[in-house]
Amino acid sequence: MGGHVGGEEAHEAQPLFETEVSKGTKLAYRVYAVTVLIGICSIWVYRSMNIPTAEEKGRWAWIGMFMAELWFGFYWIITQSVRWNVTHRYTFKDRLINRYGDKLPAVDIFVCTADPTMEPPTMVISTVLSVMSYNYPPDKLSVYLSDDGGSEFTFHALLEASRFSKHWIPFCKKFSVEPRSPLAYFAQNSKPEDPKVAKEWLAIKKLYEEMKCRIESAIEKGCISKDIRDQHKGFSEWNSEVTKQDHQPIVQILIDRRNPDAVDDDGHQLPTLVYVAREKRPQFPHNFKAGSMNSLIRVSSEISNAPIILNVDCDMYSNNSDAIKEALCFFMDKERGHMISYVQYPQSYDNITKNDIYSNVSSAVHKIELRGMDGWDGALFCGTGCFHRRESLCGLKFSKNYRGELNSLFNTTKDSSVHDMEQGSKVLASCSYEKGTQWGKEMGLVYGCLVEDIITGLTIQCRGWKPVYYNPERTAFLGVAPNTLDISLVQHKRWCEGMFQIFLSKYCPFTYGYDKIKLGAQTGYCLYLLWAPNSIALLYYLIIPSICLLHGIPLFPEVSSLWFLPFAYVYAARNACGIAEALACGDTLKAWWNSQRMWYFRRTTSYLFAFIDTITRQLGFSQSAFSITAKVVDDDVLERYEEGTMEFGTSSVMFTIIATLSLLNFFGFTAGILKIIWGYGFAEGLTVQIGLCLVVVVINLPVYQALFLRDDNGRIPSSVVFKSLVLASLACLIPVY
Ligand SMILES: O=c1ccn([C@@H]2O[C@H](COP(=O)(O)OP(=O)(O)O[C@H]3O[C@H](CO)[C@@H](O)[C@H](O)[C@H]3O)[C@@H](O)[C@H]2O)c(=O)[nH]1
Ligand SMILES: [Mn+2]
Repeated sequence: MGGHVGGEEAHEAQPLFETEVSKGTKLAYRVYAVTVLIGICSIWVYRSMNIPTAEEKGRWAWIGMFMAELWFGFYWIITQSVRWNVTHRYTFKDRLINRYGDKLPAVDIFVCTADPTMEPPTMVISTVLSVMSYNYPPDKLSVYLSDDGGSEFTFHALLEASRFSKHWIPFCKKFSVEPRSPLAYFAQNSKPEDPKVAKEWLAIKKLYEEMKCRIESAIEKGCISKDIRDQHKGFSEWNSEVTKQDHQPIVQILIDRRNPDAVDDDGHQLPTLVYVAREKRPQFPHNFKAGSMNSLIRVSSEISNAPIILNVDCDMYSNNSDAIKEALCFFMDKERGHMISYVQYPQSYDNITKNDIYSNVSSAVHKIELRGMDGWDGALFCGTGCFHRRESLCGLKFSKNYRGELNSLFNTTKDSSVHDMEQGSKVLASCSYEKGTQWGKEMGLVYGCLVEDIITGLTIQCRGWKPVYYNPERTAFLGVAPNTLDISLVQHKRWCEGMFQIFLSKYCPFTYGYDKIKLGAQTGYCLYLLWAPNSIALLYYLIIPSICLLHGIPLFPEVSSLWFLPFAYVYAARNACGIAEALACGDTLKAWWNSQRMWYFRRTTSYLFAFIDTITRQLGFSQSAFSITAKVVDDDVLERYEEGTMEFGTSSVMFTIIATLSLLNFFGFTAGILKIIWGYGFAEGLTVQIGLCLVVVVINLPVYQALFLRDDNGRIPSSVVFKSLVLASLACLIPVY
C-alpha cells in the first residue's frame, strides 16, 4: 500500500515543464564574442590614435566615424546578453491531463480587431472560430471579440460565425482538423479521399462558403438589410449616429454557454461568445489596442472571469488545438507554476514566401534572442499569442505567499441573466470608467506607448513575476505578415518608436528595472529599445565614407596595414556568425541575404523616422498614433509578393531615402573604380571605402532595378527617381572637413 501511495506522490511531483540551458554552441559563441570584442577595441584604438590633425582634410569626418564605431561597439556589447543564456522549454501535456483530467481552469480568449477594411470580417471570424474550437472543454472557454472599428459588418460576421460554429466545432473535433481556422483550413486542404469524410467535408465547406458570401455581400452593399437586422436585437445598437470614433458601448453576448440550447450539432456545449465595442468619444483618448484590451479584461470579469486569459490579434489564428493545454503546463506546475505571469508563443506567419523577401520571420530573433531573454526571466510580451494570468495582468505584485491556485480562486459561473451581464458590462466598457483609476498605469496594459505589449511585459516582470517564452515544434499561432515594403517599414517605425520611447521614459529598464529584473534582462531589452539611435550611426557610415571617397579622403586603414585586420575580422566574423545562425534556424542563404537588406532599409528609414518622431514628441511637439498594419492588398501586389519582387509603388519619403543612399553609394563606388583605372592606384588608402560602397551597391540591386529597369506598378515612381537623383548629386558636392 505504502509503495502505491509513494508512487502516486512521485507521480504528483513530476514537473509539467522543464527548462534547459542549451550548452552545445555556448563555448564556441563565447570564444567568438571575445575575439569580436578584441576586434572592436582595436578599431577604437586605431581611430583614437590616428585622428587627422587640424590641417589635414577629413578630421571631422574621422571623428564622426569614431563616434559611429563607438556606438556600434557599445550597442554590440550591451546586446550580447541575449546570446549568453539561451534556454529551451519543454512541456508534458500528458502529465497535465493525467493529473487534472477535467479539472482545468477556465480560459478567456480575447481577439482584437480595429478596422473592417484593413482587417476583413471573414478573416476576423476565422480567427474567432479557430479559438472557439480548441481541444479544451467548451464549458470552460469564453471568446471575446473587441471591435475598435465599431462596425455592424463585423458584428454581422460574428453573428454568422456563432451559427456556423455549431457545425464547425464538431467537424473539427471529429476529424481532428488542423488548423481550425476555416479560412486557412480550406485554403490548405483539398477534398479528402475517403468518400464518407469527403461528404461531410463538402457539406461543411458549402456552409462555410455560403456564410462567407453572406458576410461579403453585406459589406459590398454597404448596409445591413432589414432581413438581417431582424435576426438579432444587437443590430439596434447601430443607427445613423454611430461612427467608428463616436458611439456608445456595445456588448452583445451571442452565445451564452450556460444556456442549455447553446449546443453544437453533436449536442455538446458551445463556448461563450461575446461581441464588444467599447465606448468611443472624440474627447476621450482611446489608447488604441491597450485601451481595448483593458476594456476586455473588465468586461470578461463581469461575464466569465476566467483566471487565464489568451489574447490574439484578429489575424493570428490558432494553428495548434492543444496550445491551451501546453500553456497550462507552465501555470499548473506544482513547483514553479505560481510564479508564472504569462506564456508567450512566438509570432509566426502563414503568408511567408520561400526566401522571405521582407524578412518577416526573423528566425534568429525567435529561436535565439527571445529564448535568450527567457534565460534571464525576461521573456518579452509580444502582444499576441500570449496566455496571461489574469491577476498579474491586472497589476498584482508577486509575493512569497502567493499560491495562485487557478481552480478555486475564481467564481466562473455567475447567476445573472444575459441582459444584466450586458448592461453591467457596458458600464465597464465606457469612456469614463477609467477616470481616476489605475487602469493603464498599474492595472492592465500600460497606456501611452506604441508598443503597449513590451512595456506591459516589462512592468509585470518588475512586479516580481517570471514569464515564459515557449516555442514548440508545432506553431501555435499564425498571422498575416506585411507583404509590401511600405507596410513593413511603417510597422517597424511604430515598433521602433515605441521602444525608444520606453528607453527615454521612466520605464527605462536600467532604472525602472534596477534590482527588480536581472542585469542580463535589462541589457537584453535594450537590444530592442535602442534600435532608433542605431539609424544615426548607420546613416553616417553609409553617407560619409562614400562622399569622402568622392573627395579622395581616406577614412580606413589600407589593406596592407595591420590595422586593416580588426575591421576585416569584425565584419567577416559577424556575418559568418549571422549566416551560421540563420542556417541553424532553418533559413535559406538567400533569406539571410534578404534579411540583411531589410536590416539596412529599416535602419535607414523606419528607425530614422522613429528617432526623429520620438525626439520631437519628447520635446512636446507631436503626438503619436497607432497605424494599423494592413492585412489585405491588391491582387497584382500580392502576385509580386509571391514572386519575391520587392514592392515600392508609392512615393513614400522612405523610398526617397533608400533610393538616394543607393545612388550616392553607386556614385562613390564608380568614382573609386575610375580613380583606380586612371592610375591613382590602391596606395591612396581608399580600398576599404570602395569595398564598403560595393557592399551597399550589391545589397541595393533590387533598388536600381526598381529605379530604372522595371515597368510594373511596383517600381519606384518617377517623382522619387527624380528627387533621389537630385539629392544624391547634391550630396556629392557636400564639402568635407
Ligand atoms: O486602436 C487599435 C489599434 C489596433 N488594434 C488591434 O491590435 C492588433 C495589432 O495591430 P496590427 O496593426 O496588426 O499591428 P502589428 O504591427 O501587426 O502588431 C504587433 O505590434 C503591436 C504593438 O505595436 C502589438 O500590439 C501586436 O500584438 C503585434 O502583433 C490588431 O488585431 C488590431 O486590430 C486595436 O484593437 N485597436
Ligand atoms: Mn498584425
